[in-house]
Amino acid sequence: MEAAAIRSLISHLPSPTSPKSSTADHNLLLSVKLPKPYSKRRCNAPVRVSLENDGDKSKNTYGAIELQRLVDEYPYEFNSKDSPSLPRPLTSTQLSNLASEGSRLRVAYQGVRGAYSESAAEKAYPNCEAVPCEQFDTAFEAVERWLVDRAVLPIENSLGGSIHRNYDLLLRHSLHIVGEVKLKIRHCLLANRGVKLEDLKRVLSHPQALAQCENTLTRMGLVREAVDDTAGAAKLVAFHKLKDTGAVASTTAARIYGLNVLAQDIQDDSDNVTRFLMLAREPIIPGTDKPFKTSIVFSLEEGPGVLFKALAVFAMRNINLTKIESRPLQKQALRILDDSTNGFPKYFPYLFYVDFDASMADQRAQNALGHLKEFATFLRVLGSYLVDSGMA
Ligand SMILES: O=C(O)C(=O)Cc1ccccc1
Repeated sequence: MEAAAIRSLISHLPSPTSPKSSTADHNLLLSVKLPKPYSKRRCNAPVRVSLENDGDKSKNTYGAIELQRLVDEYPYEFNSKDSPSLPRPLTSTQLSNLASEGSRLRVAYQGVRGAYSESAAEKAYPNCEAVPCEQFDTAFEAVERWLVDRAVLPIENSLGGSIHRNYDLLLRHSLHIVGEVKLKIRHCLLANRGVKLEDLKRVLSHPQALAQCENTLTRMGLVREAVDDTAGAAKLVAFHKLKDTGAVASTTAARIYGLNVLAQDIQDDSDNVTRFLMLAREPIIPGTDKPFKTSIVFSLEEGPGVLFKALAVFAMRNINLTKIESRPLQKQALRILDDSTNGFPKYFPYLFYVDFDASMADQRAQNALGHLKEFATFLRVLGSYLVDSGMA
């Protein structure tokens, strides 16, 4: 999508989930790197698209055509009773059809081409148009402002555990979880051609990747430096033709940025799996025909046994919990505005994120959450989605 097209879209499309919407439209400046093939010239100057709307609609001469094209391409049903620009919630069947029909969903991810998140996007939505973003907030905002259809978010890793910052993002934004993908992560040590292992002094990568290769990198005596994403590290090493610095990234990143693979499978445990979440503006309508999982977040009054009582609502209905994560109070993350607060912020001491093995279409899940709601001080369903049981 070209800059002018993005500009015209942003000036015409509503952003119903963004509380900042109309007044902030002209102030918004997203930095979106376009997903075009890598070239040396582009490496130094990632394409930045200013999404400022200067308010002069007459300048968007093909805005209406762009909007029409977006509507034509939009794979969702439209309900004549509703506003024509509001899609119905996606069903899980529609979601799987999207993949098989090869519709070009636009999926935002944090990082540059060759990042693991890009692979996760492609695994979830084959044939999608993966859109690299500088930061997670940019990816979320791109969905909220209808520039893309989905965002992909790494949430936990089998070696490193939960990615806490990303849990906080789930709450700060109002996107819905519509899918999950588990990806086997195989890290490599990459370097420029002609550079040998003994030439290297330091290594760059995403903090999670560095942590996952901790033992190997220590054994190699390499100083670690964190950057935004694994592929970004590879790109930096390649672009600056660094001789004493390597990158921890995938073989895909090695191929894209023309680096040599000095060592393969350098993660400390061969079973290194990262779970990614797929996020959308609308929830999917869950089914009961296939294995579904539901993610919720809630808070409780303080007191003895309250967490026990909360978890018992699932146990007594024979609902299996697959994950529980607690997060401390963070004013920014926990300034929750929902219908029940009438627009006034509420603050909670702790939040509990729970994943359980049941669909919201399952009466047991409805009953469990109805029960939890009786004593929880806050409860939000983040999404019900198909379980990813395959690994790739
Ligand atoms: O940096 C990347 O490539 C990412 O997508 C984040 C990440 C880092 C390490 C393991 C899995 C995902």
